[in-house]
Amino acid sequence: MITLNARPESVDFSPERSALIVVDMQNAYASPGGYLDLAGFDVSATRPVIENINIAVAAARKAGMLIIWFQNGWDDQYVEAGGPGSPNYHKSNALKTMRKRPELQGKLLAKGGWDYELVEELKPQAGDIVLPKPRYSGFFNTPLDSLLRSRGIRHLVFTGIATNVCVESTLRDGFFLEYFGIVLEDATHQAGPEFAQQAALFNIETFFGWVSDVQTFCSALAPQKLVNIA
Ligand SMILES: NC(=O)N/C=C\C(=O)O
Repeated sequence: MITLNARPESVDFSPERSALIVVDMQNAYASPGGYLDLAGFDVSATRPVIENINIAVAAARKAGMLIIWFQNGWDDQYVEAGGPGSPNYHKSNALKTMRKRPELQGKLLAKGGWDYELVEELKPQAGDIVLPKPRYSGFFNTPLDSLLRSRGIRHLVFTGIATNVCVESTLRDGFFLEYFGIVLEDATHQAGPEFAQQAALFNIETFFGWVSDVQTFCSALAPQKLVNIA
């Protein structure tokens, strides 16, 4: 067992029974010219998040943790997005942006397109799991729960974008399914103003899970050996 310093208190977890979850690190959410940017959200601070995710993924992989990469989106005809009978049709800012700007139709969050792809700096490796998801929560209409249960996984370490939407939704659903959720705050970014990040972290730390950071996570996985200097 490893002890991770976190808020509001430290968490003990076994790397073999834990997964690092990378939520939706697609051009849509992290690149200029992607969906969030086109819909008017600020993506100018996402580069450090990408770097921190790469560091956390490398440390987790080395420690034997399962790595799961989510990709949010739908088929290029948006059948999976739901029609007017779905709240998603009315609330998705990607779908709303495309209705306002028909020249973007078929481009935002559509499987097979640049917007849907993971950012080029993040590369899943053999043994990782890449999971498409059609709604904000990674537990909804995906095999996530059975993939985790069949491996005896109990702790989920979250990174990705957006903290206040898909990260928080997935962590909350995981809480209801008895998973322990931990967010590495400097490997996440919000969709919306900075207070949305702070509110999501407050909710998680107070009600649903724990909050730590990448350096603390890496140090917990690979503690420095104390050397006696004569
Ligand atoms: N990945 C996310 O958190 N997505 C947030 C908003 C959206 O997909 O419209």
